[in-house]
Amino acid sequence: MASEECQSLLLSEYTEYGGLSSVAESALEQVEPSVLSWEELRVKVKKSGRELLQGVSGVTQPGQLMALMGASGAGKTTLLNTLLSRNLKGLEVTGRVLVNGNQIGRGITAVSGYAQQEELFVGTLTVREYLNIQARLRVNGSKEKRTKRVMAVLKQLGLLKCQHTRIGVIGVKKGISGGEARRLTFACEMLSNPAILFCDEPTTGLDSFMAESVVAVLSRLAHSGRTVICTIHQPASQLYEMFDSVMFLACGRTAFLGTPAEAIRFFERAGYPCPHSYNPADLIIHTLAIVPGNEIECNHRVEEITQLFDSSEFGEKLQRDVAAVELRAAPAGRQRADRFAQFSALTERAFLDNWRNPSLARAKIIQKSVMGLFVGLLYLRTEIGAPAGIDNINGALFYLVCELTYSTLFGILTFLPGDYPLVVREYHDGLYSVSSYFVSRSLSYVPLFTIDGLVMMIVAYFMIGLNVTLQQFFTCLLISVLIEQSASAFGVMLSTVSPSYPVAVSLAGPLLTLLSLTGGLYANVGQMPAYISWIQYLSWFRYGFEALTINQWSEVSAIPGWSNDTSKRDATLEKLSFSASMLWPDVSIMAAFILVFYIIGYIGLMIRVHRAR
Ligand SMILES: Nc1ncnc2c1ncn2[C@@H]1O[C@H](COP(=O)(O)OP(=O)(O)OP(=O)(O)O)[C@@H](O)[C@H]1O
Repeated sequence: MASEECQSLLLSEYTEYGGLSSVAESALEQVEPSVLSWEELRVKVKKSGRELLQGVSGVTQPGQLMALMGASGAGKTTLLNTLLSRNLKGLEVTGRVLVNGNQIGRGITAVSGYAQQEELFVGTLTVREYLNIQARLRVNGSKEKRTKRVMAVLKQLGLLKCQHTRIGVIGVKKGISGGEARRLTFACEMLSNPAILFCDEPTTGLDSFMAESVVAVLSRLAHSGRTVICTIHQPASQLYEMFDSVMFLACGRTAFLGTPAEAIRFFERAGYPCPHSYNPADLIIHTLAIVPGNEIECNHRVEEITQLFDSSEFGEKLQRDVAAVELRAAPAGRQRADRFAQFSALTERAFLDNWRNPSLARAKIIQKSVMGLFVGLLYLRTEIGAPAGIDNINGALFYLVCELTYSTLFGILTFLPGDYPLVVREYHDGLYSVSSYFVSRSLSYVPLFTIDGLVMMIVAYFMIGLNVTLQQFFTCLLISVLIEQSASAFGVMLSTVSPSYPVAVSLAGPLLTLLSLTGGLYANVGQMPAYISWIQYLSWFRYGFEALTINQWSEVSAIPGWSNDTSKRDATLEKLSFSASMLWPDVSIMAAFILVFYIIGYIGLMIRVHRAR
C-alpha cells in the first residue's frame, strides 16, 4: 500500500476516535524548532575499554521523524542514552550532543520527552485521571490551561474513546489495549509539549495495524514541527517509508544516514540490492548483523559498508549538515512543578491508587477483625482474680503487639517495591523530588495501616474485658496506632535500604524475631544478659508492650479486688521489670522511632533512585 494511502486510512481511523483530524486545531502550542545533532560520539566501557560507539555523528531537523535501526547489539540504545545523557554508569563518553548548536548536557531532559519502551503507569487510574496528574507535574500554569492541554493530547493521540477506562496492569488486570498504552506513553510526554521527542521501540509488541497507527502518530507529531527520533526493530515495508530519515548502526558505527529511499540506493550500490518483494529494512539489518559463528566475515562486511558510507556522497553530506548546524537559542526548558504541586499531585495519585484497591483494604480489615475475634475468644472475659488472669491479659496484650507488627511490616514490604520503576523514571524525567514522592506515598499508607489495627484492638478490647475507663481506652488505641506505625515505618526503611525485595523479606524475619524476643514477654527485660539486653532498646515490641501493660494496670480503683491498692499494680509491672512512670516516655520513644525509621527510609530511597540512573 502506498504511504499516502496508508496514512489516509489511519487518519480515518483516528477521525473515528475524534482524534487526529483535530490535530491542527488542538490546544497544543507551537514548539520552538530544535535541531538535534551529535558529533563524533564515542562511548567506551570504563572497565574493559570496549568501544560501544565509535565516532558516531548525525543530525535531525524539526519536522523530521528519524528511525534509528540496526541489528541487536548495534548500539541503538547506547546512542539514545548518550543523546539523553542517561544510563551511562560505567561508561566514558566523548563527543558532543547539541540542541540548536548548544551543548546543554543533562538539560536535554527539560527540552525533550522520552517515551520509553517499558510502559509504567498507575494501573488503577483511568487514562484521563493519569494524564490530569501528569499534567500537574509537567505543565506550569492554571488548571484551565492544564485541562485544555490534557484534552488536546487525548485528541491528538486518539485516546478520547478510552479516556475513562482504567489503565490496568499487563498480565494482571485487563485495561486499555497495547496500542492505547503505547499512545498513552507518548501522551504523557506530549503534555509538556516538547520540541524533541525520543521513543524507544515504540512498535515492539504491537500488531501490524497498531504499529502503523503508532508510527502515523509519531509522523504527525514530527510534521507539526517537532524533532522525533525513535529506535525501531525491523519495521514492515510500509512503516519504513513513513520515516523522513533513517540511521543504520552496525557495531557502534554509522552504516547509513539519509532518507529511506537513499538507503535503498546506497546499499544497492554497495552490492546489496533490495528485490521488490523484499522489506528494505529487513534486508539492510540482515546485511549489517553479526551472525554467530560467522563473525569474521560479518565484521569485514560491516567495516566495508561503514567505510563506504563515510566516503560516499551521503556520508559527506552528513558531515556538511552536522557542521552547518547554526547556533541559535536552545528551546526554553520545562520548569519543574513547585514542591506543593508535586506533593498534592502525588498524594492524590497515591490515595486514589489505594482507594481503587478496595480488596487490599478489605483483606486487611477482615484479617485483623478475625484476629481480634480470635484473641477475644481465647481470652474472653478474663477474670483478673483467676490464678493466671493477669498473665493471660499480659499475654493477650503482647500478642496484639505482634499482630499489629507482622502483617503491617510484610504488607509494606510487598507494596513499595512495585512503585520503584515508575519513581526512578519520573524522578529522572525531572518531574518531582524523591521527598515529594516519599512523603506522599508514606502518608497514603497511614489510614490503610491504622484502621485495620484499630478494628482489631476494639474487637479484642471489649471481648477480653480490658479496663474500660475512657482515658485508658483511648490511650490503648493511641499506643496501638504507634505500634503499627513503628512497624510500617520500619518496613518502609527495610524496603528502601535493601537492594531487592527478596533481601528485604529475608532480613525482616530474623530482625522481627530478635525484636519480639526482647519485647518483654518471652524473657524478662531486667534479666537479659548484657550482650543481648541492648536490643530491647531498639524494639517497639518492648515499648509498645510496656505501654499497654502500664495503661492496663494503671487505674487500680477500677480493677476488681485491688481496692485502690497501687502496690498490686507496681508488683504486676515489676514482675515484668516495667515501671509505671514509663507510659509517656514509651509513647514518645515510639514516636521518635517512627521519625527515625522514616528518615533512614528516605535516605535509602534517595540513594537507590539516584544510583538507578
Ligand atoms: N553499560 C554497558 N556496559 C557494557 N556493555 C554495554 C553496556 N551497555 C551496552 N553494552 C553493550 O553494547 C552493545 C550495544 O548495546 P545496545 O543496547 O546499545 O544495542 P541495541 O542496538 O540497542 O540492541 P537491541 O536492539 O538488542 O536492544 C551490546 O553489545 C551491549 O552488550
